[in-house]
Amino acid sequence: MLRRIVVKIGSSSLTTPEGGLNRDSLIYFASELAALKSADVQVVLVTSGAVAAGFREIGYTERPKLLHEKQAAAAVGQALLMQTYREALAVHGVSAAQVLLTRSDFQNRKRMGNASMALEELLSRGILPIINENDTVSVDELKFGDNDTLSALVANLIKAEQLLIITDTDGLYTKDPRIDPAAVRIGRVQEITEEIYAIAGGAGSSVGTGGMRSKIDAAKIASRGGVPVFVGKVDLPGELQRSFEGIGRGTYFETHSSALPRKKQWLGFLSTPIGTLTVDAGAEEAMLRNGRSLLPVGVRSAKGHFQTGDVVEVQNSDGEVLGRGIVNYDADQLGQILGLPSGEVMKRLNDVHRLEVIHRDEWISLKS
Ligand SMILES: Nc1ncnc2c1ncn2[C@@H]1O[C@H](COP(=O)(O)OP(=O)(O)O)[C@@H](O)[C@H]1O
Ligand SMILES: N[C@@H](CCC(=O)OP(=O)(O)O)C(=O)O
Repeated sequence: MLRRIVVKIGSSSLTTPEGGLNRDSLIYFASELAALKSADVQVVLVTSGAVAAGFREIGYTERPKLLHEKQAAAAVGQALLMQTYREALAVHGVSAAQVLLTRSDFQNRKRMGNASMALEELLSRGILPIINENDTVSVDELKFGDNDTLSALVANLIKAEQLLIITDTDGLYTKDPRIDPAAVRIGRVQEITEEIYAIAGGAGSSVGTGGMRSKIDAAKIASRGGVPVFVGKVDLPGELQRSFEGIGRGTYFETHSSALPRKKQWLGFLSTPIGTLTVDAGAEEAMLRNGRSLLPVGVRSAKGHFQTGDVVEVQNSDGEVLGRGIVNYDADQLGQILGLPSGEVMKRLNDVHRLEVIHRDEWISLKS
């Protein structure tokens, strides 16, 4: 079977701080991507840079901040990006396709299925899909904003072997290296803990968004979906392949999970929770360690006006988020049976269609 990866390249690696494309950089990445393809690796590219590439040409002096300005800049820059990639890849005999996606495409399972089919078809025909967020139609509340999360969702969607996030820094440091020159690089991360989040700061350049924090978010989504992640710098000949092989300049995030079914991916990373349930220590143990469903006896309190079938977040009594699931009761019903053993629940409510508050098949743990 062919190997398969997703490569994400950030604005900071493709554009100049003053605005505009760094053509040499695109030419370099095109040859690196083509080399991987000729080594029988199927590659999907997630590229940023549309806003950064386009803003100067339409008269802004710096990267725009307002939504309609970003939309306009992206409309110009995206065309420029694709034109340059296609020309640079054609030199190596590689044909490229443009795929623009939004967060709502991932929230809608039918559209997600369509995107998946289109990507599979492109890959089977040897085409290099080049994905970016569809910035001109995305509204702020629903935007990915940076492409790190988008690349992780794509990596899970196509069941990639690895996600490589290429940026202007050679990995995750103990502190933002632009601020603290004494910071030390972390070569390997086995588990994304609160400490890892705490050391990751925002964007360093004037063109990038999200910084290391959004890369950690992405690494969490991908590794939860069974895809290991590399975050680092790639600018030498053959370095993309070396990074894929485990000897790159950057940080490797390991995975301990197997591929995540699409429904759980949606539940964990794309759904909008309508309420919050607080559970006791016994329920936490049963759900996280023993893979059990959540029963009314373990629920201490419930917040929010949720209905049966809505997504709720589950936390422990310290307020730590444990995961998300689809709730089988509406808020009023659940309020009547909090903490009750199952036999009591049956007596209290006459139309219990499912005893579990959250069934284990409709639950995803988000605790690392
Ligand atoms: N702990 C950290 N280690 C490494 N880089 C960090 C850290 N915290 C913040 N950063 C910043 O993250 C930046 C990369 O993110 P970003 O500017 O969004 O790049 P891109 O455009 O590639 O997505 C780096 O330039 C760096 O200044
Ligand atoms: N979709 C946007 C991505 C914006 C952005 O800056 O992303 P990134 O460089 O990945 O942090 C664009 O193409 O400009």
